[in-house]
Amino acid sequence: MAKGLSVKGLKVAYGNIEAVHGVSFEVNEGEIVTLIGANGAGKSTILRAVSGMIPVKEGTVILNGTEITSWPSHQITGLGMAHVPEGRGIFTRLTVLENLLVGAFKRKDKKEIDGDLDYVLGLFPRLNERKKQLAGTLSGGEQQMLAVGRALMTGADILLLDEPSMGLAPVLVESIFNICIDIAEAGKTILLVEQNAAMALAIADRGYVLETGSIAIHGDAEYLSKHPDVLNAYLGGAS
Ligand SMILES: Nc1ncnc2c1ncn2[C@@H]1O[C@H](COP(=O)(O)OP(=O)(O)OP(=O)(O)O)[C@@H](O)[C@H]1O
Repeated sequence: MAKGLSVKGLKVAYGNIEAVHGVSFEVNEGEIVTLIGANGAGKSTILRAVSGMIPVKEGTVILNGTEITSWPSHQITGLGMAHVPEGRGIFTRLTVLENLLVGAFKRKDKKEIDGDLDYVLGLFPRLNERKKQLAGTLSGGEQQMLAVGRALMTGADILLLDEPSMGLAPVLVESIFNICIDIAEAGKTILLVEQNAAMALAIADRGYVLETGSIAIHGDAEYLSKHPDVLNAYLGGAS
């Protein structure tokens, strides 16, 4: 059974308006793959449809060899994929620790949960220092770390990250991307949606460029970062 995520001919519509027009891509085990594109290109829509938050109009989604097209989100979580949506979606009135444990609520093996909790708190020392703090009082960057930490606590081996750098100061953007590298080195697979194309391509193995609901260019991150259209449209024309 091939591990990873395989999406074929994905179409997604909001009412009568189709936002994603037959998109295909693969995320192989252990890879960081990035989906880049301008505002409104359909990046978040793809993640939402893949993770069962919104219906798929056409196409297939295969996770670790199982077809999960249009499965509800809660069933997909059990198969090892977690989505960290834009806007983070943390529980503001729960503490940091409680938020992390909510991520693990479906799991039964206490030893494994404790092991992952140690791993997450080691990955994010800021969260470790603030375990008892209410999540709503964390800074934006800390909330983003908490959202990623909670996804890891589900035990997922594939993470869908929607603009983890959004709204963060440059120093925190760098640290969140470094954490993505650490997570991938620990054997996880990451599908990273980003507007910050330069940073995303710097850490990704491969990427797909989305333009108004279709994939315009794809390839190795190095190829994309030198592609003239990518340079002009997403990397400020710099070489
Ligand atoms: N709930 C919704 N109802 C109707 N249309 C929507 C909805 N969500 C998104 N859209 C539309 O679908 C298209 C794709 O939006 P999407 O949020 O997926 O883009 P994106 O690439 O993630 O953009 P951004 O980088 O700005 O987050 C846009 O035209 C958007 O207006």
